[in-house]
Amino acid sequence: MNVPATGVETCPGVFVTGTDTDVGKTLVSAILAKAWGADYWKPYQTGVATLPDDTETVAALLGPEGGHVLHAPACVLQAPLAPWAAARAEGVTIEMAGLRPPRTAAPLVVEGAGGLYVPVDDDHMMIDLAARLALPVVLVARSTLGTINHTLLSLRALRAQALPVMGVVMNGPPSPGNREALERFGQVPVIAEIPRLERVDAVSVAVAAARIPALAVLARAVRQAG
Ligand SMILES: Nc1ncnc2c1ncn2[C@@H]1O[C@H](COP(=O)(O)OP(=O)(O)OP(=O)(O)O)[C@@H](O)[C@H]1O
Ligand SMILES: C[C@H](N)[C@H](N)CCCCCC(=O)O
Ligand SMILES: [Mg+2]
Repeated sequence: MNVPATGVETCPGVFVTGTDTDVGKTLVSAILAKAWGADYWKPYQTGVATLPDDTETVAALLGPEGGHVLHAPACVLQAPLAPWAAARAEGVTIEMAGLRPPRTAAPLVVEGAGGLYVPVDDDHMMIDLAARLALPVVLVARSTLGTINHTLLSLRALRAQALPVMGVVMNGPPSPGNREALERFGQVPVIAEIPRLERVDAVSVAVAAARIPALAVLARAVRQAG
């Protein structure tokens, strides 16, 4: 583990965020973990009363091979809300200041909840978690109409805090025009495009992980990051 300027021990890996909730962060996290032989951690999991738990989903998408470790969330909340709101609904308090990443032998894929400005506790949002962990950020964006505005706003927020951005993953039907706009106006590489998958399962995740050449190129950078 390294101790970056934030004073929080961290480890090699990436922080996966998105332009929104439901944008494909969990699927992309599974693909990245598969491509990089990485572990997975979702520190703040909300919505378990009604929605699938992301850690269980990733476990199923990675399958039994590969030796990936799925680290338990620091905080699991029932309501399908931002962590700050879900915690309040349960009468519990979250304090991001006490959060410590798990010790890992492999690189770690950390998945946020919702997008960057989702409140976690009274004083912190998801973007503050990215800063605290000091991991390069992978931003998952929809490929379709509307993504330019959401993605450029998210990139601006990251850059305003001088957070390192590894790149954008576009999720959904390929859109060369949107890709060009994101790369040009966001000054960011699109590191992967994930098409609409007919089935989201361990086979399609393994195929996607093997088919994206940029992910193999980034594997070394991921092991050194953090
Ligand atoms: N490329 C795709 N092809 C088919 N289905 C997809 C694709 N991307 C995402 N989905 C489906 O869309 C839903 C939302 O995706 P996902 O759970 O990855 O979003 P998320 O950003 O992780 O949401 P949250 O903010 O709740 O963590 C899931 O049912 C997932 O299987
Ligand atoms: C429950 C859901 N699937 C996510 N994990 C939490 C999303 C919080 C989004 C809050 C918001 O941006 O309005
Ligand atoms: Mg998710």
